[in-house]
Amino acid sequence: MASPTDASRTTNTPHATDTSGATDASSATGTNTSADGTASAGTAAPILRLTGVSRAYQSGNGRRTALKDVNYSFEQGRMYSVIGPSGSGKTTLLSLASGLDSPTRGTVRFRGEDVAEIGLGRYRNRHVATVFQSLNLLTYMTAVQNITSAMEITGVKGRNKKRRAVELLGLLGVEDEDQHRKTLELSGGQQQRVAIARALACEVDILFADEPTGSLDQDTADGIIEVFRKLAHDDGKCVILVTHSREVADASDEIVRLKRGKLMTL
Ligand SMILES: Nc1ncnc2c1ncn2[C@@H]1O[C@H](COP(=O)(O)OP(=O)(O)OP(=O)(O)O)[C@@H](O)[C@H]1O
Repeated sequence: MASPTDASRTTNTPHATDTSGATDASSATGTNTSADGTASAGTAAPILRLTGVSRAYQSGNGRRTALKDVNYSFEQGRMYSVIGPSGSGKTTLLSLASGLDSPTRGTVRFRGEDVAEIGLGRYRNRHVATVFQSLNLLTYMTAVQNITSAMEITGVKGRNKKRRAVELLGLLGVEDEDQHRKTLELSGGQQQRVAIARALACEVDILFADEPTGSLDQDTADGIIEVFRKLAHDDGKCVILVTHSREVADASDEIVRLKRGKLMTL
């Protein structure tokens, strides 16, 4: 089992041998470089590709580079963990990949199309779901309402949205009575589970989560990681998590390691 500290891209499971496990210095060409440095052609077209992605912020009189020239390809059917020390750029990478922010340089492509061309709002609404540290729940609505309204916004088909919301909340261990309480009244851990259920309900192609197990007890955290793994392996989604948890990293198919804004290579 790979350790979170091994390399920028570390393949973790037998799945990793199915496709190109790789440090993606050459992702612009569609070729991945494996953790041992050998290049190999990927068997699947990436659903998401970052090419030369940098993000700098104005800081006082100068500029601080949070992410520097990152190249990486993410595929469907796989679960990724983005790891690295505090301040290494993990949340920045997630924000750029999920269309919450734009890179200062470089491109983010979804199925080959620049998300700037798709439009960040459209990309976010149609193709990705996010569970970030600020959960962005509508606190005056119940847990169920938060989920059904998100399903409406993302255009999920089917009439029984409420039943699906209840099913997902149950799966994530939110008790019946809590499902119908305003999320303002729920604990931090319960709110986190509602946010995850909302993301799952939206039936998008890519799911991003920043520290999804952060405020959960071990059993609930294990259950949620299992849900994410199934989403990737059974439903073919691309799941990208930021985590400080070794367990979460070990449960993923690939580990993306950042240090001071750069992708780490061997
Ligand atoms: N809006 C901003 N303005 C200025 N600097 C920022 C901004 N957002 C992030 N940074 C800086 O960019 C760097 C990377 O931040 P980021 O939040 O991506 O790190 P992280 O790896 O997610 O950290 P943590 O594990 O502590 O959440 C940090 O030095 C941070 O101070």
